[in-house]
Amino acid sequence: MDVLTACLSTALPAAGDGFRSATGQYYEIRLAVPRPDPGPQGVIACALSQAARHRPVTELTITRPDDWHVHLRDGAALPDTCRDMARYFGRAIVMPNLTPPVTTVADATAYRERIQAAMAGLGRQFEPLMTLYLTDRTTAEEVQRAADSEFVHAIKLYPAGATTNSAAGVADLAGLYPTLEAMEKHDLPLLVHGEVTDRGIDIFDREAVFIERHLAPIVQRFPGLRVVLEHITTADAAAFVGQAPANVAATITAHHLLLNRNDMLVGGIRPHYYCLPILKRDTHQQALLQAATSGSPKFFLGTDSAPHATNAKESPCGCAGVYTAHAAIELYAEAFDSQGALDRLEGFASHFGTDFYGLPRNSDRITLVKQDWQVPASLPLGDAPLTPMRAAETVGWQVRED
Ligand SMILES: NC(=O)N[C@@H](CC(=O)O)C(=O)O
Ligand SMILES: [Zn+2]
Ligand SMILES: [Zn+2]
Repeated sequence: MDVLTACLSTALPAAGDGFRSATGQYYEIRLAVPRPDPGPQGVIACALSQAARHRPVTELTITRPDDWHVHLRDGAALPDTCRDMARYFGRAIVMPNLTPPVTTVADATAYRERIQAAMAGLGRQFEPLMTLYLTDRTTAEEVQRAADSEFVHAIKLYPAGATTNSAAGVADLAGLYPTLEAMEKHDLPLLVHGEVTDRGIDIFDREAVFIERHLAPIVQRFPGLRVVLEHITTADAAAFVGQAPANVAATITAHHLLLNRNDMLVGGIRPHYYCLPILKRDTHQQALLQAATSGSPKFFLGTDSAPHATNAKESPCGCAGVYTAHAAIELYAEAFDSQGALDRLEGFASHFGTDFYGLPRNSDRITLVKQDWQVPASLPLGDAPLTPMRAAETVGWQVRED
């Protein structure tokens, strides 16, 4: 019934078009008859003949995706994180919050070489896109060196104390305005962990307050600066980025699309869902789903896959971070499927981030099939076990291995 209603309420569809039904399913249109002449009779005949042929999407081929926010860590963890990352991602923006952090182009060069060494045996093409960690001492000269380098693509702002390994982050943002000015001049994007750290601000409000106090003034003062608000978690962030000029964008994680704070806290506390910015209430989750599936090029894929050993998460003071790299595009496919918006996944995962960073889109493709598979209860992270998202549970989409 809703198929017919959808057909009749739109202009005559063509083969290859798609639409969402009232129940949220996405239907691809396959015309088996020539497009009839317009007119009420023709529209009804067309709708009826197509209604018999509409079927839910169970297979999806998209341009190879890239991840615009990931933590690969270092040392013994690298072969494991790199293996998961290289399975189907073409490139990834690699976060610099190591201990000690990656603050100079020289640090980024050495880190990139360690990543490439870990990738060497995998037989996959994967390009790490490096970032620097902004500190109160980052100079305009270092910004220039980063802009001149072929592989540093952005500088990351962590307010001091906001998240994992952010102790060396920025304490005085206004003091850094000359550095931001240099970034604007050299067209080097600023990536932002957008949370205030004041003890008096509730953890659930920290993103919204950061936007008001810090992000809005930066965007206003540096109109030419490209800014990515990373891993957004609130309707406030989606609205801010949505109405901002084209140089302001946001990444959205799969876990923030699939979960809200009830998933983390009702019926027992689930430390593996604890991440920063923390999961918010369901209305915010809905706003993120809406932004991600809106087709707006301002919102793109950034997994924020952030591994911590299982014992560091299952602890009296557990670390923040969710590991999703083992199943990232599949989890995003689930989220988009839940909205009947699989037709919007390719833009979000494979086009918009690439375009924002001014890089060429990948030229090859991957195919996802709607098929349950079981995630292992545990994965290795160097010498320690890691508990991945959906551990010992199923994921409903799978990348078809060639
Ligand atoms: N997201 C997280 O909860 N943790 C990240 C840091 C970050 O991206 O803020 C990590 O490095 O573990
Ligand atoms: Zn962060
Ligand atoms: Zn992160």
